[in-house]
Amino acid sequence: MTTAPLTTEHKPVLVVDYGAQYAQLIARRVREARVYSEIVPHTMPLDQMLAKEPAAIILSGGPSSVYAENAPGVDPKLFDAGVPVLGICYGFQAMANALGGTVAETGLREYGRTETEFSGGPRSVLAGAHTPPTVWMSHGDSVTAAPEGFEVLASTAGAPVAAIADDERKLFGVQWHPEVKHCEFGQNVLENFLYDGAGLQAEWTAGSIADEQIERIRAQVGDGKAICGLSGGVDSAVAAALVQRAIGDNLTCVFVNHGLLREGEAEQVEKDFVAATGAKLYIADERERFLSALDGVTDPETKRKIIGREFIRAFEAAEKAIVEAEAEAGEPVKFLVQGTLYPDIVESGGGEGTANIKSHHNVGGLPEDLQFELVEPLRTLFKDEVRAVGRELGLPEEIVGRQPFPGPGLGIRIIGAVNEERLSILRKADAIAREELTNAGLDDEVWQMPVVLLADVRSVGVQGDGRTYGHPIVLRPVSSEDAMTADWSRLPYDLLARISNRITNQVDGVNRVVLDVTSKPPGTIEWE
Ligand SMILES: Nc1ncnc2c1ncn2[C@@H]1O[C@H](COP(=O)(O)OP(=O)(O)OP(=O)(O)O)[C@@H](O)[C@H]1O
Ligand SMILES: O=c1[nH]c(=O)c2[nH+]cn([C@@H]3O[C@H](COP(=O)(O)O)[C@@H](O)[C@H]3O)c2[nH]1
Ligand SMILES: NC(=O)CC[C@H](N)C(=O)O
Ligand SMILES: [Mg+2]
Repeated sequence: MTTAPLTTEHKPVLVVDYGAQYAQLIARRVREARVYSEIVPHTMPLDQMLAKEPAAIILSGGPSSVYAENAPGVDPKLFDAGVPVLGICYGFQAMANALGGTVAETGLREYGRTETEFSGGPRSVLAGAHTPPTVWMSHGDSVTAAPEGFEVLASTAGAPVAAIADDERKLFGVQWHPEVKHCEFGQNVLENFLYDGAGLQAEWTAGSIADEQIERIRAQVGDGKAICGLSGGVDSAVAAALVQRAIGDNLTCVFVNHGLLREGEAEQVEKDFVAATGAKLYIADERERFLSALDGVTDPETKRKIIGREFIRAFEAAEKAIVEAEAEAGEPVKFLVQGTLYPDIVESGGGEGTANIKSHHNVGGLPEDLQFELVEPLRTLFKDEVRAVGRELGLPEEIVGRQPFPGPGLGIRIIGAVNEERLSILRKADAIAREELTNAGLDDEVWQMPVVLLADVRSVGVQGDGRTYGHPIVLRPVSSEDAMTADWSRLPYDLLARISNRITNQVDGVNRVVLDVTSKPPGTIEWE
């Protein structure tokens, strides 16, 4: 079920991942050009790629060297398939190599900002560049001779063949990384490729996504009944709003209080979402179910799997109650709507060829014996796209602008076993941190700020002239575009001081507050 195809009418631009740090970014930049894109692993056979009817293909960068043993290659038949191709960095080298050009380790490495020179004038994928762009490089190998039929568009001190084009066959390559934000003219190179090279239109807009998904939901659900896991977060609110548009009253939203919520969360769902949409809401008090299932469990993946399973058990119980409560004790509910996003799938290893970083409760954490058919209208989208769809549907800013909060909640922010006492400590610390962040007016600048309790760590403190032996609280404020990569937020020191002060004064059991200054990668946003 987690390998169900991504669902959209748009023919994808496939980003073939050669192990790049930036494959995700390339896909995002293509979508910023309002063209639909998907990432596929380089191990996918060519006929499978072509079966996806790609509108164009972008070969990503990667750590390998084309002349190394077992270097990932590219099937030369790709270049005869009539699909426009853009090679980037390693992808460019692999393409040049496959088509009879030469690639060598020249000893001239280039990392970071690099000046280019035009070798003919600003044309093809460089059309519109007034001056040769200062680009962003990261390579040790270079294409030393372009394959036959290609024109060299640009060169740099370390890369004699830095950009090539065969406009006739619609094959293009750049040694640099146009997807990186500080690469001058980068987005233009991608758009030149997409619009002029591949002849695509900028059609992937929030409005078109919403219309298309509403149609799809109607086709999938018909006049059947659905329940939607509603968390108060952005994704499920947008998913629910789409489904409500599609099937109206046949949708009931189910909010599960699993006991791992933050202060005030349950109340907020009723207040904001129901007020904005008028949707039917069923509140399931399942605190006992989750806390007893989690009793004594410390391993993060085990916690996630348990929470994923109990969510489904809670939805099943809710479904029974909802059906029984109906006047004519109607038919059972067949569909379960979830606000699953593309990054949830990629990170859970459900994307094709990607590693399992952590099992998101709604993807890798689902039990085998799931009785519902899933409806996941946001499976192909990144968070900022979901927000745009939400705005398109007229959801209020309090919902679409909200910071994400993971479904497993405080359960994965207590490092160690989860119990009532620890939850109560964390809830208090979290409420203080959130309140101070809001008062400082920084909610919009910070993507989210997990507050983590190191429940199995204790340190010595001195409070009220006495010795304490308490737990540390970790603040993890991050900035991000899509949660796939993140940087730690440089919060003002006086704000950090206020949070630290209040937490250590007001939360019993905590005598130390620390700041997590790790980007993602290498750290993930949540600690478990
Ligand atoms: N407490 C809950 N009750 C019911 N469903 C939930 C709950 N928490 C999470 N879910 C379901 O799991 C999905 C994934 O959770 P996730 O936290 O990624 O999304 P979200 O809460 O909708 O949005 P956000 O990322 O902004 O928090 C939700 O879209 C929702 O369908
Ligand atoms: O609904 C969710 N279920 C989960 O199991 C889950 N795990 C992480 N997250 C959220 O996903 C984003 C990326 O988090 P990580 O860097 O920790 O993987 C961050 O926004 C996290 O809060 C989850 N959301
Ligand atoms: N970033 C990349 O794609 C690097 C490609 C190749 N490994 C090189 O060093 O040239
Ligand atoms: Mg959430």
